[in-house]
Amino acid sequence: MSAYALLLLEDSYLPGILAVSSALTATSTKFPLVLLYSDKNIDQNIVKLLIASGLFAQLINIDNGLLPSNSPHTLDNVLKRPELSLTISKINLWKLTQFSKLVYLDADTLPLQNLDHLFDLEFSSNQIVAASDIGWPDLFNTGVFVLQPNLAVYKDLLQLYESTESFDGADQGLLNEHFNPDLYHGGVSNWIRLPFIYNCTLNSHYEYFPALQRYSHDVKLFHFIGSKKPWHPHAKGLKDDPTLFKVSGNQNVYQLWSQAYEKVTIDGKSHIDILRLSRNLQPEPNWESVAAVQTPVHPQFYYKKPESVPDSYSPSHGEAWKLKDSKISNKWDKTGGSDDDLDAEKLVKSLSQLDVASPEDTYATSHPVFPWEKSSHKVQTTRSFQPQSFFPKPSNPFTASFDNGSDLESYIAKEEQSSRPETLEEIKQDEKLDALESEQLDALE
Ligand SMILES: O=c1ccn([C@@H]2O[C@H](COP(=O)(O)OP(=O)(O)O[C@H]3O[C@H](CO)[C@@H](O)[C@H](O)[C@H]3O)[C@@H](O)[C@H]2O)c(=O)[nH]1
Ligand SMILES: [Mn+2]
Repeated sequence: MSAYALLLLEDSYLPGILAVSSALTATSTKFPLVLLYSDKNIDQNIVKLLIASGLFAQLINIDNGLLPSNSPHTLDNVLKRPELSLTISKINLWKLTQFSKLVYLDADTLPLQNLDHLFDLEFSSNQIVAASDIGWPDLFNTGVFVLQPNLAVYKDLLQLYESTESFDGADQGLLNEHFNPDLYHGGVSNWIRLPFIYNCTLNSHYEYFPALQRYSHDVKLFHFIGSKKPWHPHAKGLKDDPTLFKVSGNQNVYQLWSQAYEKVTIDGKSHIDILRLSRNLQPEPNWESVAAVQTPVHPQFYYKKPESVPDSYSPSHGEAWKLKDSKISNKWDKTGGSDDDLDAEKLVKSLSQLDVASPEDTYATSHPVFPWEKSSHKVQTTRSFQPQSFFPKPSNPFTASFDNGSDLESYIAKEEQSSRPETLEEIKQDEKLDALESEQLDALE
């Protein structure tokens, strides 16, 4: 028997596992799916959900075979992917001798066409079938490969793991070292090369667009390599990004991924529930209990359930990174400033064209404060202080005009009049609300 094999080592890759499984099912595969997972690291509710999904013929717990990186320093500082600390556990695939062949797929892959013919390939158990890595094409990428489980090969891989350091700190370094020994120095390669269309690695810093354009309809599988995955918040924007290449049906790869993911429905759980369960989104607060504890009287006045799901916190950005507010600083402030700052010269020019207050209305200070007041600019000072009246005169261009030109005093009086309660009923209601508000403020203190 042969099967497709997936790997789940940590909760946050759950959306990926579900999307790959859904996409594979959509290719009408005849082969079963098995999932290698870590019972120790995966939430029990997720394990239940995976069983309930009916997507997998078997869930195989590899807790006894978990292998932490044999070069964590390289993983953290050279590959810079500390989250891959357990991926060497992929070598457990060679232990599954109940299967004659396995097609292994990373959780961040998206099969687009049927791949079943990969099981027909002839090769020996000490060989591996895989496509080139985009970053170093003489090495293979370990997100997609075909293998024959074999205990002798497993022992050799384990021995290499225990005796050396993987050159990338993870499984790709170890597997290339084993199947590509002595690369560039005449060593025998046990790597059988698959065309790139079986593992089209996108989402890296380099994409060869002309080829993508030419061969996009032949691509059998996309692989979202790198630390940003299609289930992360950043991908929401990419789905509608008009600059991204359209792959099939006028859709880009992020749209295709979402379609596969959104097809999955398990136990009535929505895809948002799944993002929450896998800790890609914050859990939803219990709004009733929040309201009951803090606002016993009118919770609806103070708490409103958000209409959209908040993005998860991204440590690489500040909390307000999506706000459109522009940063403004003054050019004459010698400690700050940028190209976008107010242009003092231009300001001076436009001020000089204004019909400013007459000299008798103006009480000018004796020394300049603003740049346009400096003698070199030859502009009359426009700041005025009028001790006899608080309100600026209408002749002053900086005077605010209230309610059809009326002055501030009559504007306030009119406002007070219109907001004054008219009936005894309304006055009582106002007093009641005031009392409730101060009661709640007291309770919060
Ligand atoms: O927290 C984790 C991390 C990884 N995985 C599994 O391990 C795979 C590999 O991680 P991934 O983030 O997909 O790595 P890539 O960005 O694809 O990085 C490259 O480098 C890795 C380390 O060598 C290889 O495992 C990959 O196949 C290779 O494409 C995932 O797909 C999952 O199946 C988890 O389940 N949980
Ligand atoms: Mn991957």
